[in-house]
Amino acid sequence: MLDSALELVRLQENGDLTAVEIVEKALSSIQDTQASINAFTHVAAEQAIDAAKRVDAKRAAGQPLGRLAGVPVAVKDVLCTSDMPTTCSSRMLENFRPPYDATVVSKLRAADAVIIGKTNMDEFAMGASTETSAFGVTRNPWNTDCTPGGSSGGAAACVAAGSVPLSLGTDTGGSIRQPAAFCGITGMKPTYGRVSRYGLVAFASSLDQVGPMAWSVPDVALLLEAIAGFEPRDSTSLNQFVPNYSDVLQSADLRGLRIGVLNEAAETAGIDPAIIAAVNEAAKVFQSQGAEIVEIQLPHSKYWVPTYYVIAPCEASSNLSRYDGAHYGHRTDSIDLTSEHGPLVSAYCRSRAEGFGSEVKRRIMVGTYALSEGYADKYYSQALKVRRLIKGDFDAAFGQADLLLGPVTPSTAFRLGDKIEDPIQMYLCDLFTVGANLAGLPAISLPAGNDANGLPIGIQLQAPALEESRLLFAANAFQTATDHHHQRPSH
Ligand SMILES: NC(=O)C[C@H](N)C(=O)O
Repeated sequence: MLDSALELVRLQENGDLTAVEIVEKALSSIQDTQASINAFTHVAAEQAIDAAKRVDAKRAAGQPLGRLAGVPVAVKDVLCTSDMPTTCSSRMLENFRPPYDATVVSKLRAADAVIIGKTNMDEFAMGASTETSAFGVTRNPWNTDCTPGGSSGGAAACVAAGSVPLSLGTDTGGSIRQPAAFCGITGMKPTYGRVSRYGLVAFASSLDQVGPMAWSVPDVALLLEAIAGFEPRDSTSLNQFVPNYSDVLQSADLRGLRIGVLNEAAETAGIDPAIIAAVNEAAKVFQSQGAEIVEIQLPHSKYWVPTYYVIAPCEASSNLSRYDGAHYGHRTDSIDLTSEHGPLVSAYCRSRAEGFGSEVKRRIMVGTYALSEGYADKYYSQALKVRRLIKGDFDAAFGQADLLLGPVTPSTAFRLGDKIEDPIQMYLCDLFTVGANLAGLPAISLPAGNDANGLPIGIQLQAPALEESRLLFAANAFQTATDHHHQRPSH
């Protein structure tokens, strides 16, 4: 089992394992689990072995090595890779090979990580179960009848299955934190702008953010260090100092830290009582480490989901207009030359009708409607105003607390098929996660126990913008006092 990136680095430094041996183990684990879990859309076996050989050769020659030397990393298939396909799990991009690497991918390569392949996801990151992928569902390693969550379901499942210690996901409305919670791993959405979006295929540009997934906080910190930082080619990238996140993980003394517990969560109808219990348990753990627990209210939290599901589809409808079969993406074979709109419009319409799945089409239609003349003020502009109020709630809350504690999800992993026919039910999976995206804040999902069926429960910590260090410090303290992140699925 390839559990810990830091451990793999140490084993290589001590001469106990080579990078090639590690990558061979990762590839054989993927081979064993791909049929049952389907975490990957593409496995780059040859390139990975070559990259590992280069690491071993550098080490043998005494050359300096990056901090992720010889560590296999899986990358969500929404990030551009010059030597592998980038499909966004959509027929639309089935044959797309980007001419360049996303900045985060270049940074992984510069850190001597070994990119093992691309992971399955909801089509264009739209969904919460990885069931909208055009390339088959991904299954949860804890129970293969259940979803791993989404949209970064493959990225979470390949870590939970023990194939790789690290993966990169993206989070627009919870897509890192919710699958991390469902798969019993640790996943972090950094501050909007902390990690470059250059080479991330855009879904909702004001919300999208790349982030690390791993079993435990020290590995998440290590991966965040490798990918964070200013990037002039992303106009929303923040030109801010990147701290050494691993440095804050030495102490578990939380004295002086105020943790706000979000009480609305406990009052929300339909939330699994086991999840509320896990949040309360976690509050006690933090308290035992010296933190002060305060009660917090975010008065506009009931508007998070409706606001997100106006803004995200609006941005998606604009971003996805580029896939017309001419500029980008799948092109139809059956242009209607006699169409009353002419052959060009027919080519656009048919290419898009064939290339996109139904959830993507639904969002494009919703977004186009909400942006259309006569409705934009009522929906889009209104949603932007509410977004401001939501941000204001967080600002006020962070006057009273240093971090916020709450659930990640209203339920643990649900059965495949249970929600896919009911978009509203699927959208409600994002009840507790979209706030951080709307406000641009960093947030982390941590394993916090299991429900009666043995499925993992996640808790969430949220911090003010750019306070990833504070988030990781408290998250690591939690993991020094608990062993939930050491639980493994028994497959
Ligand atoms: N992309 C995300 O962060 C997932 C969210 N459930 C959505 O469908 O938009």
